[in-house]
Amino acid sequence: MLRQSLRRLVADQRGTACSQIRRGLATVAGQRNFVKIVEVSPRDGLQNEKAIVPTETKVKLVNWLLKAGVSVVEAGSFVSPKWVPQMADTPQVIQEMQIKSGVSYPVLVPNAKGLDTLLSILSSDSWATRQKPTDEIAIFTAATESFTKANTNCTIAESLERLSQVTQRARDNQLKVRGYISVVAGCPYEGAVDAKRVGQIAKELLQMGCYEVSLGDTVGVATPPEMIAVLDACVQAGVPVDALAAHCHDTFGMGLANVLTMVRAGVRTVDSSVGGLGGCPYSPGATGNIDTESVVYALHKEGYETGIDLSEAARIGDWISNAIGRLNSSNAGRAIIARERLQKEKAKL
Ligand SMILES: CC(C)(COP(=O)([O-])OP(=O)([O-])OC[C@H]1O[C@@H](n2cnc3c(N)ncnc32)[C@H](O)[C@@H]1OP(=O)([O-])[O-])[C@@H](O)C(=O)NCCC(=O)NCCSC(=O)C[C@@](C)(O)CC(=O)[O-]
Repeated sequence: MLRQSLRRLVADQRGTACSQIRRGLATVAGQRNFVKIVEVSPRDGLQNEKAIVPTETKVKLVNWLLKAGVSVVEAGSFVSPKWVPQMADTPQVIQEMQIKSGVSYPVLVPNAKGLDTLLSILSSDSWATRQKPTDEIAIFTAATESFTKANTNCTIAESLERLSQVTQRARDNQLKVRGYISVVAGCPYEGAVDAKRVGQIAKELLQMGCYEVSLGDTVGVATPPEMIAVLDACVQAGVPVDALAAHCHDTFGMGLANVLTMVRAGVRTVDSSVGGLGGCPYSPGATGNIDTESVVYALHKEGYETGIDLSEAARIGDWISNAIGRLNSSNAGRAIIARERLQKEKAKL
């Protein structure tokens, strides 16, 4: 039933249902059932908070996420503190957080200056006898000129040129590079976005050396058919489904539907944030990322594995929401916390 409706959904997209997406559908019940969760709360989740979150809270967040079984934690960003003051302490965070073998800790890098700062930290003698805090950066561009200008003060072409140099140097220094494209299905300044343009940019990011491209519905306006159209355009441009990730914000409550649709279509990497924290400073009105708790709950129910302890994720989401004075916006998280409280009360009787 599910597979039938997905097939219909994909086929509806301009009649261009592609073989890679169909292959993704064929795996729904089976073999490739591990979905990698990229936990973005320490960066995307916190970057938009007006009050500066103490460094120790950020470090505790990363460390607790490790205990929950997360294998990729976006630890912060090396962007201009004039643009995003909340991320100014990323150098401290990555030097104080626990480093667990097998876990990746990508950090956002927008330009040569950000990479210089990261490389100087990584070249410190203090790592001579222990594992370096990260072996991965994330670079970012966008599918519209207005958003690229607002977010990184340049045109798309200039941003790709700049990022190509950053990528080359990062790889020369044994750093893996993940790419982001923002506003793939709707822009706060320009409205509708051409999916083909997203496909071309995704291809350019792969060609410059990114191992993965995360498709960002930054504004949280996309619906499942629109995300499938973006996926389809990327595949048509020559980008394998395996190299794509879904990064969905939940502004219109479509985040989980979008993520599940992308996973059912073959995508195996999903970005999410405990407590549904998040928002982009240059996407007015956009709310947080889709919450990790709902994503993990739904994926586990559908038979996928994530390696994440759902109860632990719910506790972290609840704690960090309280710690920064926000309501916990994860429905699944709140439900799990309430259930656990009830069980504890029952046990006392
Ligand atoms: C790209 C720039 C730097 C251009 O900004 P600019 O103003 O054009 O840069 P500039 O080169 O003219 O430098 C201006 C000042 O910033 C400093 N500077 C310059 N670069 C750095 C750096 N790396 N680290 C520290 N300082 C830096 C530089 O030294 C200078 O300082 P001054 O001389 O005036 O004292 C700026 O636009 C920027 O930092 N943008 C980042 C904005 C950002 O972080 N946005 C959120 C992340 S993206 C996102 O959330 C979307 C995503 C990824 O989640 C996916 C999705 O949901 O869509």
